[in-house]
Amino acid sequence: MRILIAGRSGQLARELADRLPRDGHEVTALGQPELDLAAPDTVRRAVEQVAPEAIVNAAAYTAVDRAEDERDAAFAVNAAGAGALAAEAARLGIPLVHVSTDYVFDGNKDAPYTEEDATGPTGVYGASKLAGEEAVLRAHPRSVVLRTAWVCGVHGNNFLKTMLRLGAERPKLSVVADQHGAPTFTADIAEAIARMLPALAAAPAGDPRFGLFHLSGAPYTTWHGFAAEIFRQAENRGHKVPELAAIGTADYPTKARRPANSRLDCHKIQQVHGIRPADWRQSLSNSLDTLTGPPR
Ligand SMILES: NC(=O)C1=CN([C@@H]2O[C@H](COP(=O)(O)OP(=O)(O)OC[C@H]3O[C@@H](n4cnc5c(N)ncnc54)[C@H](OP(=O)(O)O)[C@@H]3O)[C@@H](O)[C@H]2O)C=CC1
Ligand SMILES: Cc1cn([C@H]2C[C@H](O)[C@@H](COP(=O)(O)OP(=O)(O)O[C@H]3O[C@@H](C)C(=O)[C@@H](O)[C@H]3O)O2)c(=O)[nH]c1=O
Ligand SMILES: [Mg+2]
Repeated sequence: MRILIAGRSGQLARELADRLPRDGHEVTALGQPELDLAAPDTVRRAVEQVAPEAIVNAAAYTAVDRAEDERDAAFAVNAAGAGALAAEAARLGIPLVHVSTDYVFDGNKDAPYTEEDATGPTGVYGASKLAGEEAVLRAHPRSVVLRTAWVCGVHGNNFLKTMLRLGAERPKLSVVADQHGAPTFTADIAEAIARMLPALAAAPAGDPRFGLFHLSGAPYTTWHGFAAEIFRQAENRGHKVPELAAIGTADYPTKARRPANSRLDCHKIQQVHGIRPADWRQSLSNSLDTLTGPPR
């Protein structure tokens, strides 16, 4: 298939551009200025030029704290931009996979979130992504909205790379231990999307394979638990690692409030698409092999 990826430099966009051609797809990844989600005319022109058979939206405004001060910019990209892309996919009659986030939830539930659960974003980023989900599903019935969480990989910026950098600079790090969720590696998201796309291309509107799906890694942990595993594996690879302290959210003040519970229930995607959550500890190991070399 000819596939258009919205987003070029981002961590998931780059992973998709690596992964999808391996299934024989012809892939075009476009970002600003050729495809600027905040400028709908560029979206239409880019889609017309590429004439794709499927679209994956891996572009977003992802600066969670900055979004608190840049509400309009976040909504232009994450809500209106996502909706504009979905409208183009609808016009061409091609499937769209749109990526969303755990931050659409308030985090007050004491169990993993299912696709049926009420949303309630606590910050502007989450609110803009929720508006994007709604815009996409309204504009185009042949869409998948794939909610994921705590995305990491070898490309771009993410928590894994921040930990490796800060861990090399400082003797001690403090990381929150009261926000629960699961890291999701871009390789595993790209694998899931690669698996879905051919089925989506063949499925009519109304097919259960379209709609809202949750996909994260497994098992659930906390940011502190994730950091501890990062440093355990980094130490096995001969790296100097910092002392790691567990702190509470109150001890790590940020402009935007993060959900205490980011755990996504991933049963639906397993039932409908046959996609299982990947063990993020293995995916972390694979990423570290690339970033820092194999274990000694
Ligand atoms: N990062 C995370 O932890 C999580 C991310 N997600 C979602 O996953 C998806 C992929 O995120 P991720 O790869 O981490 O994001 P990144 O922050 O790594 O990359 C974002 C991408 O979006 C592009 N972008 C930003 N603004 C525009 C615009 N106006 N027009 C076109 N492209 C634009 C950026 O391009 P440029 O570099 O040119 O600005 C970049 O390529 C997003 O939908 C995000 O909301 C979901 C859960 C967790
Ligand atoms: C760097 C650092 C972060 N933290 C905390 C802050 C935060 O609660 C958590 C993770 O830090 P981050 O800066 O990666 O957080 P954040 O940018 O909010 O990550 C989010 O990004 C968006 C795009 C999403 O969609 C979410 O799924 C999620 O991945 O760890 C520490 O406790 N200590 C530290 O030294
Ligand atoms: Mg961040």
